[in-house]
Amino acid sequence: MMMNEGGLSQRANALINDQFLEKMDEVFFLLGAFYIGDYIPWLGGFDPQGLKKRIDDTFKVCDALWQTIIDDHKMKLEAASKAQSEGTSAPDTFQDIVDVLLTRSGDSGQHMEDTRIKALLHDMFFGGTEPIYVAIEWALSELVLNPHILEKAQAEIDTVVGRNRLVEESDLPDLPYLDAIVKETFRLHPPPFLIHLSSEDSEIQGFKIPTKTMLLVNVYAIHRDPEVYEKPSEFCPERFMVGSPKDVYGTHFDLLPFGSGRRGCPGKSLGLLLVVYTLAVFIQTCSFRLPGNMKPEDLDMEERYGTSTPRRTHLDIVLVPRLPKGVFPVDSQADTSLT
Ligand code: HEM
Repeated sequence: MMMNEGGLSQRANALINDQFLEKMDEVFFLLGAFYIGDYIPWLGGFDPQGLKKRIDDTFKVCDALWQTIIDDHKMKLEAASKAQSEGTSAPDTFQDIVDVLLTRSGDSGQHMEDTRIKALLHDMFFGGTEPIYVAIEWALSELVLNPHILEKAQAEIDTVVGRNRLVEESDLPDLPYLDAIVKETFRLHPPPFLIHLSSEDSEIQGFKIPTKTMLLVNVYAIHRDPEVYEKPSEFCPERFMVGSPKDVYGTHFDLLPFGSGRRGCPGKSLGLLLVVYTLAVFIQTCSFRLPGNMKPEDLDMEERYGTSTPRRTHLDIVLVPRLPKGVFPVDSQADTSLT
């Protein structure tokens, strides 16, 4: 079995390149698509929009990829165990998450079934990729439109980190303005809805909610409520620098990019760290500008509707390196276009 550097076999790579990448956008579209059966249940059975077929087709592609990854890991584990018992190789101490899920047994003493591992891979992959790049792309868009905010963030990083080394994870707690930029990005461009099912009959502010009612929490509207946020459509990180610091984990139900409480995002710490750190590196190492003669008002800031709100069109900006040669591991000091 031939593996590439990322540990994927040729079979898995072929699946990704030939089918999976194409289906990724489809997954996010389908997760947030308007489905008529939610409103007129008897129509759902006829699938008039053809959504069920699209879900089935997409599911087959994802399922085939997850199964291939699991099978590859099983083959690798078997080969390693055989080589060890024959004394032809030392034990391989590196284990990725699939190795761990395949080899560890739970409290019941049983190994996890493939179906459950596939469900976990699916959740982690789709939950843990799109919202991160969406947040970073929106933050860069807001910064390119607001150069005074970018300059202030660069001044903060220059003061705390300097220009002779790259920003590190341990610097992040000392960068409150960067933290405010990320909060403001999540406020204006959050996953628009939290979708939950009521587990028992309840009543909220006079509204009776029967068991198993699907509830949509309109995060988008909460984040733009003028009673909570002054001038809510303006990108203004300063609003998070005054008064008591707002928490990004929805503790007070006014900033909810990761939901809140028990059913909130389980990957929130990792997700937040990846967004803040990636942005810190961009801000420290580059200035950004719009390509050619493009004016700020020409930049498309429309959103695409779904379970998250990505940009309608990908961002196209020019990155201008700003650190001395050799600090950032890229040789060229020429402007670089990022799309
Ligand atoms: C910027 C990054 C991220 C954002 C904005 C985000 C946002 C969210 C939101 C809003 C929810 C729904 C919460 C609710 O309904 O109350 C959610 C659920 C979830 N997220 Fe994240 N997420 C991010 C990163 C991640 C990462 C890195 C992972 C995994 C590695 C992850 C895995 C999941 C999973 C598995 C769920 C479903 C949880 C459940 O149904 O109980 N997310 N996320």
